[in-house]
Amino acid sequence: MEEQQPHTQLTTEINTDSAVIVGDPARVDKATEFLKNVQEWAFNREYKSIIGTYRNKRILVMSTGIGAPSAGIGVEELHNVNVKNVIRVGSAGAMQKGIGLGKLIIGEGAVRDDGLTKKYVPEIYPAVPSFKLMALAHKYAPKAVYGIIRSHDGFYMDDNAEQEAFWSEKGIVGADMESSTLLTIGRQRGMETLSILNNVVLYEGDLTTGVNDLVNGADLMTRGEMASLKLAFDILSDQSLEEN
Ligand SMILES: O=P(O)(O)O[C@H]1O[C@H](CO)[C@@H](O)[C@H]1O
Ligand SMILES: O=c1cc[nH]c(=O)[nH]1
Repeated sequence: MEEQQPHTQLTTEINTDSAVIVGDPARVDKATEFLKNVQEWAFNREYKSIIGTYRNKRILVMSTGIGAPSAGIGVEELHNVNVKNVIRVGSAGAMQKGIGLGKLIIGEGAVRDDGLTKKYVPEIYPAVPSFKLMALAHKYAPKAVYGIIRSHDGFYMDDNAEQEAFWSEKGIVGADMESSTLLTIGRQRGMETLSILNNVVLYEGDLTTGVNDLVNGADLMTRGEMASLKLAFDILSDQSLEEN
């Protein structure tokens, strides 16, 4: 009998090559709005998982919690149960003026300002998404904001504002905490990866207000969250991915 993966409790019985990962376990429940034949799989620690079908494609949705270590464990355990295509659907803070709330930000690459991925490969190794998934993102969401994002490990360091100003000046479009982990570890494991982020904080806006508005279901944030989930399902169910 196959043992369950120790943190996610997944096994190869999930029987799918495609997954959406989110930070917040509550987002897993929101994803059910788009899926048929939803089966609850597991909920252990921060890893809540369900399986459903979208346009007849079987897709796993799983939360990873906040930050690189828990996301990294999630990605490794997805790899261990034969998942090949993984899209992160997360929330972000904008790093440029003019990116509105609920706008989708799609990472063309990620600054690896996390502590975990340097334990895998030196920091000069790039965190880049899959070309195939990126091409499909452009097909379904041509008006999203495309650019380099930055994944970081926290909000409350004394030099946080200076760090954000530095990276904004370098042209970074958005910030989250897990994308660099997915792109770096996923690439090391031969997976196809992409990160789609819903902007919940305007550049130089108030983090507390933005993240609380997401929690409380403010309209623009909720619309962005649902749009980002739908986009991930559209991409993962695209027929072109079956033809390879
Ligand atoms: O909404 P999620 O997917 O959790 O993403 C973002 O939100 C959390 C911080 O508020 C971090 O996990 C960050 O990456
Ligand atoms: O400003 C923000 C909001 C969500 N997630 C981040 O990483 N930054």
